[in-house]
Amino acid sequence: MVSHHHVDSEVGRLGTVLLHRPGAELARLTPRNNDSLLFDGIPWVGRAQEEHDTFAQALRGHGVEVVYVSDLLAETVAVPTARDEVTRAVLDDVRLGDTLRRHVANHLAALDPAALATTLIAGLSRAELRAGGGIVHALMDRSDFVIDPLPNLLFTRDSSVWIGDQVAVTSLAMHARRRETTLTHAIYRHHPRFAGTSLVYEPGLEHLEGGDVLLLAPGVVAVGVGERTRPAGAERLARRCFERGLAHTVLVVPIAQQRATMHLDTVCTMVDVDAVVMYPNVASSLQSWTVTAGPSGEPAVSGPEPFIVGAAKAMRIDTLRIIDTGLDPVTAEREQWDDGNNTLAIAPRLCVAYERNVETNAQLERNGIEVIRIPGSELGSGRGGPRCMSAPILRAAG
Ligand SMILES: NC(=[NH2+])NCCC[C@H](N)C(=O)O
Repeated sequence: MVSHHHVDSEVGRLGTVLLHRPGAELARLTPRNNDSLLFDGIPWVGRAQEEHDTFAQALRGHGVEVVYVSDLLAETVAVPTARDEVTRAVLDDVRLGDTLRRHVANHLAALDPAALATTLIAGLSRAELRAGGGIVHALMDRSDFVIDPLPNLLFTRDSSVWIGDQVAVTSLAMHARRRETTLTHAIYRHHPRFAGTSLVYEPGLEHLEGGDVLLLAPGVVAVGVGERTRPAGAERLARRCFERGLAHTVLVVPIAQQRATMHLDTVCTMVDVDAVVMYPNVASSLQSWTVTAGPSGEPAVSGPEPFIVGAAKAMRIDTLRIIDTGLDPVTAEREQWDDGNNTLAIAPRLCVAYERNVETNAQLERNGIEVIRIPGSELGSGRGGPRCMSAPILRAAG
C-alpha cells in the first residue's frame, strides 16, 4: 500500500501539509510577555489570520491538501487515553499546586473535545477558570495564565518532522514551546489517520527542533546545531535514522547561537533538487560535519568542510547550487531577519515566500525559481516564514 505520509526531500511535489491557523493564543501576547513567548511584537490577530488564510489558499490552489492542527487535535482528544495524556501535561505544571490543579482538572474535564483542543492551544487565564480557590489562585492576577498559551504552535515545522514514512516528534529547547509537542505527540499516536505510524524521535530526548532539519535528498539529512538543536540531538537523530534505514548520511551544520539564526532554515532552504537559497552573509562560512553509520554500529564522523561541498558529496551530485541573492550585507540582513531565506517549496523551482522580501524574491526569480508571494507583516512578528509555518506530511518521492 502507498503510504499517505511520506517525505524524503524538501522539494518533491507537496501533497499534504500540516498548518496551524493562529487563533486566540496570539491575543494573549502583551508587551510584558512577548519576549518570553518568543514574539518580537504584538500581532494584529485578525490580520494575521487573513495572512495565514492566504497562505493556506495558495497551497490549496496548487493542489496541496491542508490539514489543521486544531482539527486533528479535537479529533485526537476524543480518544480517552489521548485526552488523559494532554491533560496530564497541563496539570503537571508545578506552579499550580494541588488546590488549583484540582480546579483546573475539573474545568478541563467539563470541556467537549473541540473546546478542550482550543483551551490547550489558547491557554487559560485565571479570569476564565470557572471556579478557583486556594492560595495560588488568590495571589494570581486576573490575566495570569493558569495554562500557558502556545502562540508558537503556528510554526508547525518545529514540533514534528517527517523523515521517510516515520515522524520525528521533536524535543523543543525553549520553555515557552515545550508543551507543543505533547499535542503533536498525542496526534501522531492516537489520531486514526496516523494509526500504525512509527516515531523516529520523541519529546524528552536531547533537544532537536524541526526548523533545523533539512532533507537534502532521499537518505541525506542536514541538521543545524545552534540555539535550539544540540549536537547530542543531532547525534541521536542520526543513530535513529541509521538504525531504521531512513538515512545513510547526516550532515551536522553549526550555526550561530543567536535569535536571528535560531534554526538552519532561517539561513538556508531548498528551492530545487540541487539548489538552496542561502543567506549571503553566511554562505561562504557555513561548515558541516559528516556523520555516517560506522561499520561497528557507532556513527563515524568526518569533517569539517564547507557545507556545500559536504552536502554535494552526500547527495552524490556534482554541485549543490547556491542561489546567490547577491545582496548588499544590510539588505541581506534585513531580509534574512524577515525570513527571506525561509521559503517553502511546493515543487522543484516553485516556492512560497513572504512578499516583503522584495530583493531576495527578485533574485530567486532571476535564477529561474517561481515565487508565490504571500503577505506576512503580522505573521512575521513571530520570526518565522512559510517553511517554519508548515510541516509537510506527504511529498512525491524526490
Ligand atoms: N523553523 C523556524 N525557523 N521556526 C521559527 C520559530 C519562531 C518562534 N517564535 C521561536 O522562537 O521558536
